[in-house]
Amino acid sequence: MNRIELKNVSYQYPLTQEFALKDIHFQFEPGKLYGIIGSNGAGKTTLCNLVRGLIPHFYQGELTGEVLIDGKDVRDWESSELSAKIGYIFQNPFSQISGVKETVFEEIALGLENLGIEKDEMIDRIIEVVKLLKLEELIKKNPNNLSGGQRQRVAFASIIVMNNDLLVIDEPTSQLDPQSTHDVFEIIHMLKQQGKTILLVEHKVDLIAEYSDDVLVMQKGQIVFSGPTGEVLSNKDLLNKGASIPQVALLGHEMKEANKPFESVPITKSQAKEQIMKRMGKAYGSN
Ligand SMILES: Nc1ncnc2c1ncn2[C@@H]1O[C@H](COP(=O)(O)OP(=O)(O)OP(=O)(O)O)[C@@H](O)[C@H]1O
Repeated sequence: MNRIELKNVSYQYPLTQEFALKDIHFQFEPGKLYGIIGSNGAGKTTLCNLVRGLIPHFYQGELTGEVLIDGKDVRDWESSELSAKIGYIFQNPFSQISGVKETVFEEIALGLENLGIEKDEMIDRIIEVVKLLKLEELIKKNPNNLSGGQRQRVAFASIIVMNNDLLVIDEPTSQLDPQSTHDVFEIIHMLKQQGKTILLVEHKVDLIAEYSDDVLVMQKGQIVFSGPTGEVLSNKDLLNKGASIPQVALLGHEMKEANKPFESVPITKSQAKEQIMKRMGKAYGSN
């Protein structure tokens, strides 16, 4: 099911005065991709830690309110159950790799081995994921010798092979070049097509505009905006909340101020292109 409900949730890390999360009320629906944005220190990773159960199972501190995962309070789940249920991809592909396996194949097998999956099934699942992520050329390589982009693809493979329905992905491209970033987003898109529920923290707002269903904007531990991606990312007020909006949305607002508005403020290049083509079509008398 993978429904996550946060009711009046506040949290303070141990020995801190400030709330890392404050009065959070939100419901994550199954099968959707949620983009989570906001300035540094806004509470995005803390929200991920909460949904993954690291708060309160690993981090102590003061947690109030209710965190319900599939209707059951996070405090009542065993942390091992949660880590088997929820896949997590780190910001840093270098810390995601175990460092103890000598080939990419063994690295991808690690989680399945820990679950005691039978060898034949394990091999079938690994082959499937290797094909899916086009990792054939890397399979015999040592994971410690891969580039950042290759490591991040292997990290995704290690998670995808576990077949979790809920994935928490925290800034997966912050250390990657543009091509590797594109590859990672194609993988995320594919996971969304498979019906996974995905929470994705990402500073690159153009990519969030392209791929997310809904967006949450965080500031000082609170969710200050949330809703469908088009609605949230076309809102200029985000700029006053330490978040950014896509360049093309800024252009949309500038056009409005110049009395040459788009039909609606675009948030992606393709939306802007469509509207410009339509307008040019009218200007030149075609459809
Ligand atoms: N382990 C910790 N112990 C104490 N305070 C922490 C801890 N981790 C985070 N914080 C504090 O909690 C607040 C929220 O931090 P968090 O890492 O969730 O923000 P973020 O939005 O993910 O930031 P960034 O974009 O920089 O990753 C910050 O004030 C931060 O200093």
